[in-house]
Amino acid sequence: MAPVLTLEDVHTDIAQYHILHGVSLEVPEGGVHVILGRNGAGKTTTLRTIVGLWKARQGSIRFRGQDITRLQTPDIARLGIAFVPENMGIFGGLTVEENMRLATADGSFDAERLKRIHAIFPAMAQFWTKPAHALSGGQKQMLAVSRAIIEKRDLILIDEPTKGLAPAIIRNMIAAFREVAAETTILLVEQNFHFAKALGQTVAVIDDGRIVHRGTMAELAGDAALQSRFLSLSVEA
Ligand SMILES: Nc1ncnc2c1ncn2[C@@H]1O[C@H](COP(=O)(O)OP(=O)(O)OP(=O)(O)O)[C@@H](O)[C@H]1O
Repeated sequence: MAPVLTLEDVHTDIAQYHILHGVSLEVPEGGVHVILGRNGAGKTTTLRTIVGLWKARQGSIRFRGQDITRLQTPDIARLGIAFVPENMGIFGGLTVEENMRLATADGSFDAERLKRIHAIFPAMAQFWTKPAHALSGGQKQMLAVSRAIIEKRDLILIDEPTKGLAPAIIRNMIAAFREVAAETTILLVEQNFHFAKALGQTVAVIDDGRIVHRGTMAELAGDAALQSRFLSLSVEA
């Protein structure tokens, strides 16, 4: 099957700094695909370049065969790509419902879809009328993902959802992310190898703005030598 997203030799500059040095990546359709790498390796820059928040200076990004390299971020979003940034982009002073409503195309909910989201993330129903700042760190992350899937998406980019969360919360998130991945494709940036391993079908390891390893997660998970070679680059291996 053709990949849903393809990056070919992508170079990105931030101000005068050359950050991505020719990133090539294929994201297969369906399931969870992971980018691992240490702090500052270029994970966030890769996601931001995909959604047009940074512009690739060189190389190409194709989504379902369409060249999106030079499109503006809102046009990329309209094609069906959602981005959950590390800071989650939620409004603490607004209720969960209001946060969700702002994420819809026209302010209205599809009842079936909302029911499904409440089933995947029960805390969203429980806190529906409460301000988002009342949510725990893990629940805020759930809200951020719920917002991303309030409209049906083809691809969701999620930046380090486990950052700062307790292991018990992270374990709960695994099942919820599997449910989300059953209907869409997730490109996940992580430093937590246990979480990545539980969810990922494929993995790319990035270091210093370059992809240094690509393969299946099963291969990396089952190969101690590969892990010590590549995951020493990642802080929570
Ligand atoms: N706004 C910016 N201005 C200057 N340099 C930046 C900026 N944003 C990122 N960088 C640099 O780009 C490099 C890659 O950063 P990036 O955020 O993509 O890394 P990351 O792998 O996501 O790491 P982290 O886990 O810390 O988020 C780092 O060296 C970082 O210092």
